[in-house]
Amino acid sequence: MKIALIAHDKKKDLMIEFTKKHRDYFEKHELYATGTTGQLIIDHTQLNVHRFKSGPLGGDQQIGALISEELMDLVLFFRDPLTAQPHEPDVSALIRLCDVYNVPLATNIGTANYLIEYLNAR
Ligand SMILES: O=C(CO)COP(=O)(O)O
Repeated sequence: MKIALIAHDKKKDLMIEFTKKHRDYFEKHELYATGTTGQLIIDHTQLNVHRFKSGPLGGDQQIGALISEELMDLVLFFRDPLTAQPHEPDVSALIRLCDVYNVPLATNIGTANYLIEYLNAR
């Protein structure tokens, strides 16, 4: 599976914890991430991650492009709903494309945990 991992700044610690917890699952899949999130995951888990640009610099749109090419199977995007993002239109566009192409999307760790537990059990 091709999996996109993205976290806003205040959710990055959660993403690190999450990828550490599910490392055994993630190492069997192809991982993609926005720039800073990807680097942190690599540093803390040594997982292989294809990094795009940082979110505010176009990374969300790069992942959106893969979704529109039907090349992404799952998106785990830990959004920060309490902080204004300068690239909010890009965030909305990415979420919208998940809905256009019916790509499973978790926007918080609660849903992401359920999804990974489900996928692990298959
Ligand atoms: O801003 C982001 C998603 O909208 C995340 O980008 P970074 O992983 O580069 O911080």
